[in-house]
Amino acid sequence: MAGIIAPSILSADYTNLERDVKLVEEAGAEYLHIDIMDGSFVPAISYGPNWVKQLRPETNLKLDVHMMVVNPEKFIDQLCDNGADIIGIHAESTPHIYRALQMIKDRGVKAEVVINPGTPVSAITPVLGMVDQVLVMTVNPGFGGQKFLPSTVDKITQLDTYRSMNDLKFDIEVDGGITDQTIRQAYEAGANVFVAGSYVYDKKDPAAKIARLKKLTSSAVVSE
Ligand SMILES: O=C(CO)[C@@H](O)[C@H](O)COP(=O)(O)O
Ligand SMILES: [Fe+2]
Repeated sequence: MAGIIAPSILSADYTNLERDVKLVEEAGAEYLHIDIMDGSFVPAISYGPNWVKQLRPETNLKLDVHMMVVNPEKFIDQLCDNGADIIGIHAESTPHIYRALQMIKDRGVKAEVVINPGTPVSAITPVLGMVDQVLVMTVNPGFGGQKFLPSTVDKITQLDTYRSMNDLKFDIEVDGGITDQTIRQAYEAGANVFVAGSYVYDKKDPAAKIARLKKLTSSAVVSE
């Protein structure tokens, strides 16, 4: 099965958001990645939970919300009410990651734990048995258009090994610098959900870019 592609609207044209969302939906993406940034946990400010509410009726894509905020617990109920399908919380953003993930699960929404490039897998092993998805940041969070950090690939391998040794089922998502040049490294290490912002939305033909990422994450491709 080909990888799940999650275009990040951080790089979309906000004045034509409905068009940019429909475009990736028709091109075969499964998730829509929504980066919520507060200017404190990360340097930039993007948009808030209301964007999830506004986007919900506009698309059938699963809304994959990446929280880059301090005190993420404050927004969990609102995000669930607004129609988020997956909520990702950074392990570095709260002293109570277990509680935050449990709050999400209690609302029947998929819970994801996220780690920065500088955070080891060992920091999240205590919660790996309870999550639906793990997000390995392949850049330092805060901006689109950065370069993929190859040093993060080893963490995908570690998670893949931990998952099979413990008979767990969580998905492994990667986010940051994903292009046709970098996606195979993450795929081969065990990732199956791929966020792509600038590669999909910059320049032209987002649909062709999604088709290319899909092809590169299909086991049929042996070399590229
Ligand atoms: O979470 C983030 C950035 O912090 C991302 O989701 C970006 O939106 C990815 O953008 P590209 O690196 O693909 O341009
Ligand atoms: Fe993200």
